[in-house]
Amino acid sequence: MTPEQLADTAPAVEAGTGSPAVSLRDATLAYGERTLWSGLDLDVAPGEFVAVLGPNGSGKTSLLRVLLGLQELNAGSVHIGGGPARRGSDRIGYIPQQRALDANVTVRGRDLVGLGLDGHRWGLGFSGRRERKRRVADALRAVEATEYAAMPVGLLSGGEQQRLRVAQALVGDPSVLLCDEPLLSLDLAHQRKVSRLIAEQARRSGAGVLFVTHEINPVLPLVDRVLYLVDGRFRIGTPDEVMNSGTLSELYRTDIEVARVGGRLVVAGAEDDDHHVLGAGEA
Ligand SMILES: Nc1ncnc2c1ncn2[C@@H]1O[C@H](COP(=O)(O)OP(=O)(O)OP(=O)(O)O)[C@@H](O)[C@H]1O
Repeated sequence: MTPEQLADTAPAVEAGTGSPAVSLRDATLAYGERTLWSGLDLDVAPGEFVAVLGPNGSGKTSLLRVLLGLQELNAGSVHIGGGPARRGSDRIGYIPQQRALDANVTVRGRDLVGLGLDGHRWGLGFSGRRERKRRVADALRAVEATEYAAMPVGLLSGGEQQRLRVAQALVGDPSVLLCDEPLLSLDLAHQRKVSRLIAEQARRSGAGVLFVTHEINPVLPLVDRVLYLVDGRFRIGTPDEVMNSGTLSELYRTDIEVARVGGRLVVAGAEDDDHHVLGAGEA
């Protein structure tokens, strides 16, 4: 690891207490000449909630793509749910970065959520079908989407579609949850609800959570650790260890002020006005 990398490499799982939900060792990802990050060591313990922060283009989505088996590392290793990262694993729940579904998409919300269930596990018999139906209904209820579950998803609002994506990711009871800006286009009440549902999945089922976000405040009370990526450098630690003026100034290589105002974090100085960690009045 180079001195530039400021990672705390202490494993999140104590020896003998089970394997991490996610494990990266000395991981490097580069596109051509551009290295997004290198020497990344990260263990996410079962039940742990890790927020992934960083400016545009710092490689947050690319990290999730590596964990989904969609992108190869240039060096190092990745394990997820105890095995190598591979496409289509049914142990991973994934909430992709939001793109509005086309108005012509006619699949119903209920069926979209059902796609999150592994057909083989429940079988095709009557009891399997009943169990599937029950699980989908529970997931729809959890995100308050029952009311519009029979509508073609293309006709739903951005926030309504997003709640269905959350239900789809949670319905299969995953052991790892990869969330890419899951709170985008949700109103404040649903931001809270969805954040809590994701944290509950971590606590109840022992799912390891990686939660990419530009705004830490809605999830600050739920977060165990933060991975902060800036321009190839990174820092991993508790919110207090990472979200302070000294650490962020070091990461951004410029003066950053971090203040706590009424339980919220206010960050000033990075990326001018459009800094991704927003001010006190936002979110
Ligand atoms: N397949 C690819 N080939 C080449 N460059 C890529 C590829 N995928 C992503 N990149 C580049 O890598 C950088 C990191 O992209 P990534 O989407 O991981 O960033 P991010 O941190 O999620 O950004 P944002 O906050 O804007 O969503 C970007 O500059 C992007 O253009």
